[in-house]
Order: sequence, then C-alpha cells, then structure tokens
Amino acid sequence: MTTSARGATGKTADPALLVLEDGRTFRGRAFGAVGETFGEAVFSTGMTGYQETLTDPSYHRQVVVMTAPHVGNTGVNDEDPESARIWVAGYVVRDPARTPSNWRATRSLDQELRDQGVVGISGVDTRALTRHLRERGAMRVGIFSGEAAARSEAELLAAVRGVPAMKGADLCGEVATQQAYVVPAIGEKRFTVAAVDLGIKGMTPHRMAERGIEVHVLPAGASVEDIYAVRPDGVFFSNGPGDPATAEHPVALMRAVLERGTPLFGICFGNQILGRALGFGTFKLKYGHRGINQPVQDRTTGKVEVTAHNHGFAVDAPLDRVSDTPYGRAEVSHVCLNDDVVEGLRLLDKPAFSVQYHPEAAAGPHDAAYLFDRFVELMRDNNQHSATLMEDQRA
Ligand SMILES: NC(=O)CC[C@H](N)C(=O)O
Repeated sequence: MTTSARGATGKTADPALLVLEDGRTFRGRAFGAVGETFGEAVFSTGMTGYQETLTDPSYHRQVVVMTAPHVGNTGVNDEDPESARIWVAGYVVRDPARTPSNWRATRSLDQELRDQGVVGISGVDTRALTRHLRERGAMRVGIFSGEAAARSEAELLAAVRGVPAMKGADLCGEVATQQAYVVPAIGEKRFTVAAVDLGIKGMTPHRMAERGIEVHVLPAGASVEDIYAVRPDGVFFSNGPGDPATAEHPVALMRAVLERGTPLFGICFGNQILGRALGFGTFKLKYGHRGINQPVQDRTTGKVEVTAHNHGFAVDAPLDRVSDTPYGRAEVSHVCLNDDVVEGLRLLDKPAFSVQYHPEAAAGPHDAAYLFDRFVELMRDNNQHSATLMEDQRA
C-alpha cells in the first residue's frame, strides 16, 4: 500500500486508481465496493440529488464524476431513489462526507455503494478530471482497487480499451421492466396513459399521477397492440440509456402512435426517438449535459427555464425553420442556451411533443413542470375533439 486514509467507516480505505482510455490516470481511495468497474466517464454538475443520479437507469454503463466537491452529506434514504437499484457503473467523488446527517437517512453513501457492489473512488481531483473530459470528450474509463489494482498500468489501460463504447450501445432492454405495471392516479382519474419504459425514472409516472393520470408502464418490447389494449388517452416514451441510433423498436412503435394521432409526449430518450421517427438524425455530443442547472429556452413562449439534464446524444434538427416530416410540420421547440443543442420537438399538425431534458426534475428545479400540463391539455383537447366528431355522426 502506497497511500492510506480513514474512510467513512473509520477503516483504512484501499488505494484506488482511475484509468481513462487516453492513458491519463488519477489516484485516490476506494469508495464503496472494492474491485474493478468500467464504463463511459461523464460528469454531473448537480450540487444535490446524488441518490436520484445514482438510481437513474439512463446512467447504466456510465461512470459518473461529481463536480460538487463534497458528496454524501445527507446519507441515503428509502424515499429518493428513482428506481430499485443503483445503475451507475462507477462513482467518482472528491471528498465524501464522513458522518451523514439527515433525519431521513438510514445509511451512509459509502455503505450503500458497498451493499450494492458499486465500485467508486474518492480523493480524486474532480475539477481536473472534469476539465479533461470537457476538452477531450466523454471516454471509456476503469476504476480499480484492492486486488484489481495490483496490475501494471499498461494492463489496466488495455482492459479499459477493451470495453464497448457508448456509441452504438443498445441498452434499454437491460434496464426496463419486464412486466407491465400500473401507477394509479392520485385523486380522481381523468386520463389513461401508456408509458413505454425505456429506462423510466420513478418520478415521471408520479408527476403524471399527480395530474389525475393512470399510468400503464409497459416493457420496452411492448407491441402496438399492447399500447392500445390499455385504451390510452395518450402515449408516453421515457428516458433511457444507450445510443438512440440503435432504438429500432421504439421508433417503429412511435411511428404507429403518430400514424393514429394519439397524443404523445417523450422525455430525453423519448425526444431522440421522436426525432428519429420524424426522420431526423441523432449524434453523440462531445461530453453531453448532466446536472440540474442547464438553461433552456422554450421558443414558443421565449421563456428561459433552468432544467435537469442527463444526455450524451442529441437530435440533429434545424433550428431556423419548420421541417416537413411524414407526420406533418415539425419544429424545434426548446434549445439549450449554453450550446444551441436541440432540447425539444413539437409537431404542428399532430398532438405530439417531446423534450430532451427532465421536467420531472428529480432532483432539480420545477421550472419545466408545465410540460406535464401541456400533455394533459393535448389529451383533453383530443378527447373533446373526438367527442364532437361522435356527436356529429349521431346528429
Ligand atoms: N436520460 C436519457 O434518456 C438519455 C438518453 C440517451 N441515452 C443519451 O445519453 O442521450
């Protein structure tokens, strides 16, 4: 052992090594489980919400670097997770809290990472690492501690370079539910929504349920018949991990929904699926957007909102004009003010829209919650329209 330090438990933490695919290394201490892990190194600028980050299924196969220097202050509780387990492949922090303190906490972050077998590293200069990823782009990484670190750096680097890249990764099937389930409406039921789970975060159906929506969450492999079997007033496509260029089945499903004109809403991966369904391309951003402080402009109102993000890919659609698509006219409805990345799409001739960011904001500001209300309005207007047509037929 070359270095040692007291970990959160008071035990001596093993040294750990972080190896990037371009050969840069960072030394630190084991945090969470001891062993090895691999993934795509990405950074999140969220100052709060680490439990929600860890349990967001969109982080599957990603090693998350926290730019906030001090992580773990409020420990871990049973209410904040966005899914039933931690999905990040590895976790990189500068200075973990030694003594968590919060009335809801039942355990420490270090303990939770160990219990779930998630390998992390602490004591890393996360500012230098983040700058490196900003300059060179997101890239593959490995974290090694204990026995796993007892190899030459050349061997560790070869192992990192052997793992699959995020570009071309088809991952939704690995995180989505296998069984359909229902999230009941809170209060009076007003609408039924079929939500295609591509890696859904728990807060998303909750935000719909709060608005009187009964949400039928369906597996990623659901058929068009499965969707319409629930007699939906609207269809939702969730966030999810991996490269949207691989998502053939969700694109086909969405096209069937657009064909029928059922009100449609997509979040994050769902926005990329809508982009593809309309005939736009998607591409990998250099280092993506992750955090809860990204400025986005709603181009329909001109208003700027501060929003929660987690995406490494984006839709390639023109910002300066309305596009003709097989489903009518479409436009970019939202744009990121940092870099002009497409953050939302809207159809002008059909009740369909999507955003690249997270209006459910778990964690994050609630500026974008109005998007769930827009979905409700689309369903309400569509139902009224159908009712009028029925009356016309009877007259
Ligand atoms: N949160 C998401 O849905 C992410 C979508 C996609 N995996 C991306 O990284 O861009």
